[in-house]
Amino acid sequence: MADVEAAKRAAAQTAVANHYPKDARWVGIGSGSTIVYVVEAIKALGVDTSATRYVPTGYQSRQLVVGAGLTAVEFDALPAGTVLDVAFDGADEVDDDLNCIKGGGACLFQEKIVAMQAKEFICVADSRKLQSRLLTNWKYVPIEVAPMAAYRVLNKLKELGSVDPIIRTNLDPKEGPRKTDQDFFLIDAPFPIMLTQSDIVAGKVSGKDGAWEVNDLSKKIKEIVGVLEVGIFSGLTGPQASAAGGIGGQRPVAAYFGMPDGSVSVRKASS
Ligand SMILES: O=C(CO)[C@H](O)[C@H](O)COP(=O)(O)O
Repeated sequence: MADVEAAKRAAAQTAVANHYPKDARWVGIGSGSTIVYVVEAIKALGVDTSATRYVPTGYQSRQLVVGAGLTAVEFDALPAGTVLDVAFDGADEVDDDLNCIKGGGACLFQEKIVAMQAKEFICVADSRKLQSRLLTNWKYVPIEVAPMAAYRVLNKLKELGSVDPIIRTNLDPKEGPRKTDQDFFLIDAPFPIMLTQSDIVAGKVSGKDGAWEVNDLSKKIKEIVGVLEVGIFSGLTGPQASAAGGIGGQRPVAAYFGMPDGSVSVRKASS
């Protein structure tokens, strides 16, 4: 465990060194255990942060920012038209194309909206998260749903090919469903096969027999009435989205992984 923590810290330090603008004005801060090392690395830079505002992605994230002596500003308090310089966040799994699964820690909606408001979304993780395809080591897609629609969404997910999706409970199931920062529920939906774009090029059919291409699956789940957001971060990267006239994308431009040997492996989005 100590090695994993050291790996997360090394990845965070490299990511911050490479992507944190010294004159940053707006910075998105994700959720989870790895982001703690990102904030630590920002503080260690020793730059003047008095004019910088940090946009948290939930309760834990806000506590982290404030606890570090940084100034938090809520997403819905950002001045109109604000584009974040950069957003950092962890992930549960990252594939060859930098598509991510997120939401293992019950945060995904605010994480996605903050990532998509940033010029650059940077992912920081340890080597366990580094896979060629999603749903290799991490077994399910977290989905945030309106409580009253949870059973309807469960059934629709089964129709899409999810095997035994469940409503996530608290550690003690007697305490009932796990609530998100929006007071919504989470459904954890396993899917047997997550195809890559190269699988599609090779002729595999997305949407058949429980086999889904990442983007297709994300869109199909999002179409289910009752779903607030899906824990698949895919599609455009920030620079692609802004070139297309938007703000930012939900797929990171780069992902940093702390490796067991102490090195840091970087994957960058090719397109
Ligand atoms: O999406 C998230 C929270 O829902 C986290 O970014 C993800 O679960 C990674 O967490 P950690 O850094 O603790 O491994």
